[in-house]
Amino acid sequence: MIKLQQVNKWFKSGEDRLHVLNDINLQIDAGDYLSIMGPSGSGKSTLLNMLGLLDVFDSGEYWLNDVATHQLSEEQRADVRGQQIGFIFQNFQLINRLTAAENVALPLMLANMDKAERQHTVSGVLSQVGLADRMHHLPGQLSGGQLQRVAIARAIVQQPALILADEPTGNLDQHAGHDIITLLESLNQQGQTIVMVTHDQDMGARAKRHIRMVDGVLSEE
Ligand SMILES: Nc1ncnc2c1ncn2[C@@H]1O[C@H](COP(=O)(O)OP(=O)(O)OP(=O)(O)O)[C@@H](O)[C@H]1O
Repeated sequence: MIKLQQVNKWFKSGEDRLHVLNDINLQIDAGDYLSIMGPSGSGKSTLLNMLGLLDVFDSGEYWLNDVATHQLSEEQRADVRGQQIGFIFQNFQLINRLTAAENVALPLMLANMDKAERQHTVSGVLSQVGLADRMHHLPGQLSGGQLQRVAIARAIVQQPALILADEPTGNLDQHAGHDIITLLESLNQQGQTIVMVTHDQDMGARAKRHIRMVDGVLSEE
């Protein structure tokens, strides 16, 4: 499903160049569940942003479902991103003046789904994440764990091939964090492919594959 071949990326840091992704080779199959762990500044978020086609690299190849994404234009990358990738962030990134249902509906509106189908889809996915009774609440009326469930519902509403999660439990207490990981596990059991960056050893250990990044170099445990 995903193949990274000899991917390199450098950032400019004053006069120096920082080798932030160093000859990365990685294959991810459909249905995999990977955690990426490693010290601060080792390149984990850069790798995730690259997998999410939010950022580009300087050399190498990135194949996503047989598409050579390294050969795509910015606009084509945005299309692939919208169709195939769902993102979950530490700080949820919901729109505060929209209800839970409206937040989840946004990607479907952008994809021009008609209203009746949209409402049906949104209520189905919010039920799936355990929020059937919170659909019309605003983010300010929800707990951290509930906010992350809304964000997960938004990420999966278009049934993306790949979910990328950057510290999805970073802003949650331990109980809410465990609930979110349990939800991600159940999505994975239903076939969803997930790549998650985390600092939390316990959460990371629950993934099926364990990737470690140190100074831009990837290894698998
Ligand atoms: N846009 C940028 N320009 C220059 N340097 C950058 C840029 N983005 C990140 N870096 C540097 O690249 C390195 C890797 O950053 P990255 O955010 O990928 O690390 P990380 O492993 O996710 O860290 P953390 O665990 O603290 O989030 C860091 O040294 C960072 O300072």
